[in-house]
Amino acid sequence: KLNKPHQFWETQPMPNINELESLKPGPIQEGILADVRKDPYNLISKFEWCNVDLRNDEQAQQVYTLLKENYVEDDDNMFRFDYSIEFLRWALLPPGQHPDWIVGVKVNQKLVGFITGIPVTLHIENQQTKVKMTEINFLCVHKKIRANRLAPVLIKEITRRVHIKNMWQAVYTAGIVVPTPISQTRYYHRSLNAKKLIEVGFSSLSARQTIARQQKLYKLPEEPKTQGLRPMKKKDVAQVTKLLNEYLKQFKLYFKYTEDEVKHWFLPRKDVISTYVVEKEQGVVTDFLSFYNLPSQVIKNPKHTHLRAAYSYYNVATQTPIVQLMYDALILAKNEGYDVFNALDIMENEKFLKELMFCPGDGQLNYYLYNWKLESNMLKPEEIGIVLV
Ligand SMILES: CN(C)Cc1n[nH]c2ccc(-c3ccc(F)cc3OCCn3ccnc3)cc12
Repeated sequence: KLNKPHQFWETQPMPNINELESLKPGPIQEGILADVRKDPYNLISKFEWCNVDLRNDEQAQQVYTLLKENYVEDDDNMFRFDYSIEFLRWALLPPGQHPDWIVGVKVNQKLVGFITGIPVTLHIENQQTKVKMTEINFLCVHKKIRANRLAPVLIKEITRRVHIKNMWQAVYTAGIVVPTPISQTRYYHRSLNAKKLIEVGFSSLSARQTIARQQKLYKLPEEPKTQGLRPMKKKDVAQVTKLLNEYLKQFKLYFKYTEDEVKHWFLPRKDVISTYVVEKEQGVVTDFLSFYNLPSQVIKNPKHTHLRAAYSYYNVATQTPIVQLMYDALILAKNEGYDVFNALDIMENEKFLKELMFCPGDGQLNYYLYNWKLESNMLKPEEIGIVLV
């Protein structure tokens, strides 16, 4: 019976506890193209597969509504992610994307299940090892049809669609722990709008604290400190690409970006991605910061429907101290109207979290590699150089 915990994951090529020592680094299972099923997995009757075209407004709206009502909530079920349509187009339509990797399940033309993949080349543990694979995201099953074992079928179907393109690995993250995380990172929050965070129940006041006291504690200057800080423009793409690729080499997991990919992932898009560069000397970009917009719906609150959250994306500080660069990120995010600034303890983030008064969140974000045994069983958060939205 498939309802023992992790029964599905025990059938997948993921290292289990007692194999951590015996498996040699690299692919766990050899991929054989000839063995890949040519037809989609069977679905229970009335359920149908579909490739979702996110460029089509109606189909994008269906994805938006499914996620808004049924996707990830915090541990206390007070907040639920509310990814916008423009955000989903940014996250899922990068250069080289495959239309059959945006997978939906419909019942009577209504979207009830979803899972996505985008192509990435992941550099693993050293400069030489780079693997073309898929980045999996947005696994979602409508609340009303859970326990139909639809999630394992969605996972198997997108795995088949990846295998058929002769790719055999995947990278993904999740708040839950299933076999077997390669890293367990933690998220931190920095208050920008103390009053709102208390009103929505995100923060709470202890006996001696008042709202006014909190507002004073987290108050920020009107303007950023770093001279030459400005929004990124097209003309910066070449320099940002070089800065980013050079910077990421220090980590054990990272992507290598082409200029086209930097254009896609970093050029500012209103209410989706904000990127600012530091150009002190004419024409020379020395640092950049970036954060993305992911609001959470406040599930039951008389006064507020949404929590506006900015999430730290990639930040490269070569001339400006990282603490100062991120202090400016807080100021910029506050001025863009965000209530809170979130960051994981990956990359160099530990260097600024405490000093800039971030508070630890109540959960963790686990990183996973499908069908790959690392040399080291687990990676420390500071060895992770990839951000998944
Ligand atoms: C990454 N991507 C795959 C989405 C995703 N899935 N599962 C998750 C679990 C935690 C985080 C997360 C990551 C960074 C962060 F600062 C706060 C987070 O969650 C707070 C709790 N929460 C959930 C909904 N509203 C608030 C993201 C995710």
